[in-house]
Amino acid sequence: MSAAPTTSVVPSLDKVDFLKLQNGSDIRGVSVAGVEGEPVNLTEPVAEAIAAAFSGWLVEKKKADASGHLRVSIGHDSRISAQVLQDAISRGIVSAGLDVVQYGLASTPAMFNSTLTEDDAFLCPVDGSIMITASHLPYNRNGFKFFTNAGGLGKADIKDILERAADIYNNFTTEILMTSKEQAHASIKRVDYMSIYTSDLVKAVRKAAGNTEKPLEGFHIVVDAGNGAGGFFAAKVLEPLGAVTAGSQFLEPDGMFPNHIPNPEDKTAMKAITQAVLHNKADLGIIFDTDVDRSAAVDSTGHEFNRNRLIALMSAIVLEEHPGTTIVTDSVTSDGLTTFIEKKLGGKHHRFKRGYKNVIDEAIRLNSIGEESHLAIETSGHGALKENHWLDDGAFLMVKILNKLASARASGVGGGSKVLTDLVQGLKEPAVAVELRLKINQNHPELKGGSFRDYGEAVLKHLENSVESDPNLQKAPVNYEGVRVSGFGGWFLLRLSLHDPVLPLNIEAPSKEDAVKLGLHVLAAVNEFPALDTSALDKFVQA
Ligand SMILES: O=P(O)(O)OC[C@H]1O[C@H](O)[C@H](O)[C@@H](O)[C@@H]1O
Repeated sequence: MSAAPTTSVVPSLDKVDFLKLQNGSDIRGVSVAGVEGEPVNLTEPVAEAIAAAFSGWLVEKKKADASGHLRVSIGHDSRISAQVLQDAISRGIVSAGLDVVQYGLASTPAMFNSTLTEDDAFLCPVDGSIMITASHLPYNRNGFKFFTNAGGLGKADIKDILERAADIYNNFTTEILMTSKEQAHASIKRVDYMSIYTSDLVKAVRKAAGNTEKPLEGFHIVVDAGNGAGGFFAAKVLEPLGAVTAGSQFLEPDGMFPNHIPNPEDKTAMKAITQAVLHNKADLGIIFDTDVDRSAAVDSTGHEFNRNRLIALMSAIVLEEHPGTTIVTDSVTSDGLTTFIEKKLGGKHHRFKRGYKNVIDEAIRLNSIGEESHLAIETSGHGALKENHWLDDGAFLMVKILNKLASARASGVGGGSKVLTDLVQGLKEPAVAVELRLKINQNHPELKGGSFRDYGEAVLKHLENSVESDPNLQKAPVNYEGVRVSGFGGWFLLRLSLHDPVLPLNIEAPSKEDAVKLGLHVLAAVNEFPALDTSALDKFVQA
């Protein structure tokens, strides 16, 4: 396998469809050759053009104080194309007249933080920041996330930047690219920013534990970084706080991800951290995705704090601090979670749409119209707190959990992670919970030249109508995405994927039999749509 990033002496300037690189509020592409059917589209010149475009966008945004040089920080996760892309985007920024500060291996949330930190010695705050990451995607992909002190850039900004990048790229010549290579070195600085970021996390836990130096002394906590960027959490956060981290695994960055996909939504990944906890008889296990904006945990008995259980735990912690507050979540959360938040914790559950940016923006919107919300969190493990500038930071979520452990210890409560497990007591969990992803064949003649989105919407409309005539089923009274229906003691939600030509179907029910009844209803309704691949659902109802 030729798993090597493409570095070219004479850069190739093939035609590129820049808008295809947009993935919601991120940029994602293929940066490593060697996988069949996946040609490289995130080349060095493409990256350079995108960085130059971001720089132009930033200068416009900050025009009020653009008298001096604007500064942009760059960090990356463990991907094998990180260095090549870091150099390319540095050139793009320098050629636009801005300064570059490289952080090396970093987490996505740390990059946002660098726009807020006040510290001249570390050249902070920066005016803009770029993280090079493709989250949990395979090794041949990479991408960018952009930040200013107002937060992560949204969809419209990314589209704007890609349009500008296409223009810049079209004007590139080999000479321009060679000159930018020669000029870049002079204005690039390097800073160990992760040392500030991690010491802030350490300070937060110490403060919450009443300014104790080692509030986690006596706790054994194992970390699984999946060979992504999160390995720092063991040595730079947990150990200074006094925890033992022996048995932590896959802390070394390795962009081929040889052990498991760094993704708390991945079953193999969760099994790996669970086994590490049990094998080491640890009090707690912590797992991060590649760029550390998502996380999950495991208690000492091997029970996961993931998906609805992680949301329940975080809600319990946040609602102790802010009684009655609204918890904003994504659309695939369970009915049991709503009951738990509203009846047991006395909060309000606002089940919104899928997508971390959607839930965060919704929480900010609610606050702006006078509805107090302190937590926006997805089942994917993205979670953002108002107290942390609405930044989705997997490490900060874990800090909130550690605070709970430490403060319980400080007030004399023992029992390791039991204090956490007790907080989610009463959360009703379904016997069956599945997500089936039904693909829309975009080349099918049934689409009649229309988009997969239009086709997906038509499927949803048809399903919605079919529910109205079925006495066993009730449409959810409030719903922001897709078709959510209760029946047979459970529920289902069929919706359009945020990015893919896919209709994800979530079903939760008290038994397999009830889940199949819900599945059969969906199947009967969607069977009339030949461009929809229902094989996953067929298999589920037959098994
Ligand atoms: O709509 P889906 O295909 O299930 O994907 C939705 C997910 O996409 C990305 O992974 C985002 O980071 C998540 O915030 C979002 O929930």
